[in-house]
Amino acid sequence: MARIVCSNLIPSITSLPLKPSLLFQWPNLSNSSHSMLSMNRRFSSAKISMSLKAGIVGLPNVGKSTLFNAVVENGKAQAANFPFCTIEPNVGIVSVPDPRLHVLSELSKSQRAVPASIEFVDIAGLVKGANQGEGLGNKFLSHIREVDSILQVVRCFEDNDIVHVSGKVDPKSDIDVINLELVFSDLDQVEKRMEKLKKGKARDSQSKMKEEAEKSALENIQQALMDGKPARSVSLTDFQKDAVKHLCLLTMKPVIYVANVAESDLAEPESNSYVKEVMNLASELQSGLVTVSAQVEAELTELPPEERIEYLKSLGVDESGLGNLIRATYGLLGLRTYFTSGEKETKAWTIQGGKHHYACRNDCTSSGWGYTL
Ligand SMILES: Nc1ncnc2c1ncn2[C@@H]1O[C@H](COP(=O)(O)OP(=O)(O)OP(=O)(O)O)[C@@H](O)[C@H]1O
Ligand SMILES: [Mg+2]
Repeated sequence: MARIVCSNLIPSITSLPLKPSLLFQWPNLSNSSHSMLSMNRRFSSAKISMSLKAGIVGLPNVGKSTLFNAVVENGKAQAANFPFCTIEPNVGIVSVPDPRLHVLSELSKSQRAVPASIEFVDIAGLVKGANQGEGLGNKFLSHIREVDSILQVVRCFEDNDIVHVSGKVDPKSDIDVINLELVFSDLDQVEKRMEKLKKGKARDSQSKMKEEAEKSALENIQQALMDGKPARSVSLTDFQKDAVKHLCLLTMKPVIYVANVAESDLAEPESNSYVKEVMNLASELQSGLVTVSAQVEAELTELPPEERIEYLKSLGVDESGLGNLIRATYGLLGLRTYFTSGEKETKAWTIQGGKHHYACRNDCTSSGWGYTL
C-alpha cells in the first residue's frame, strides 16, 4: 500500500509523528479509470514542476562556479581565478535534503528514498554596462531571463590573489552594479513592449481587458524601474501579474543574496562588516540572505565523509552551509513537497502551486491513505 503525504517543506522540517486527525481516505486509483480522471481534475490546478531553475548570478570571479560545483551532483564547471571564466551556462541537479523523507522511508521499509530536486544554473559574470553589451553583454542577461529565481553571489572575502573586477571588495557597490544592470535590461524591454501595445491589436473584449491590465501594470513598473527599484516592488493584481508574465522580467524574480565568506569568517559571519552590509541590503530589498564559503564547500566535496565533520569542526561550525542554501532556494521558488511512500520507494515530489493543492502522477497508482504533515 502506498501513501500520499502532502506538506509544505520550508516552515517545518521535522513535523513527524503524523497527525491522525488529518488522515483521510485516498481513493482507489489502481482499478478505476474514473477515479484517476477525477483525481486528475482535482489536481489540475497544481503545477507539477520538476524543472524549476535557480540562476547563480553575480560579478565575474566572485565564486559562482565554485559554489555551483559544490552544490550540484557531479558539478564540473570550470572555476578559476580569472574574470569571465564561465561563458556558457552550467546546469546541474540538486537534491533537496529533507529528514522527513528518511523517516517515512523507514516507516514504510522502502527499498529506496528519492528526494525532491531543483536545477541550478551557473551563469556568466555580469559587469557594469552589460545591458549595452559590455563584458559578455546582453546574451548573458537572457540566460538570467530563463531562470525562475536568482541567487546573487556577493564577494565578502579579502584575498589579494583573487582578482576583483572593480579593484576592491565592496559588497554594496557589487550588488548595485548587478541590480542596476537588471533594472536597465527590464526598462528596455518594458519600453519596447509599451510601444507595441500602443498599436492596440486586441480584437475581442477579453484580449482588450488583458491588454489594458498589461498597459497599466507596465506604466507602474516603468516608474519603479526609472526610480532604480525592481519590478517585484510594484504591487499588482493577480490579473496584472498574469498579463506581464510573458515578459519574464529579471527584476520580478525573487532573489537570495549569497554572502561568500572566507573560511575564517564561517563561525561568526555577522562579525564580518561585509556580511553585515549584505544583510542590511537584503532586508532593505526584502530578499533572503545565506552565508556560505564557496571555497570551503568545494574543499568539503573532495574529502571522505568522515573527514568532513573534522574539517568543519576545525572551522568552528557543525554543518555545511549547502543544506541551508538549497532549502532557502526551494522556498524562494515557492515549491511544496508531497510524498508518496510504499515498500518500493518513498519519494518526495515537487509541485508549485497555491494553498491546498494536491499533486498526483500516473505512477502513484495505489490505493491508500493520504495525510497532511
Ligand atoms: N570563499 C572564497 N574564499 C577564497 N577564494 C574563493 C572563495 N570563493 C571562490 N574563491 C576563488 O575565487 C576564484 C574565482 O572563482 P569562480 O571561478 O568560481 O568565480 P566565478 O564567479 O564563477 O567567475 P566567472 O564569472 O569568471 O565565471 C577561484 O580561484 C576560487 O577558488
Ligand atoms: Mg564561473
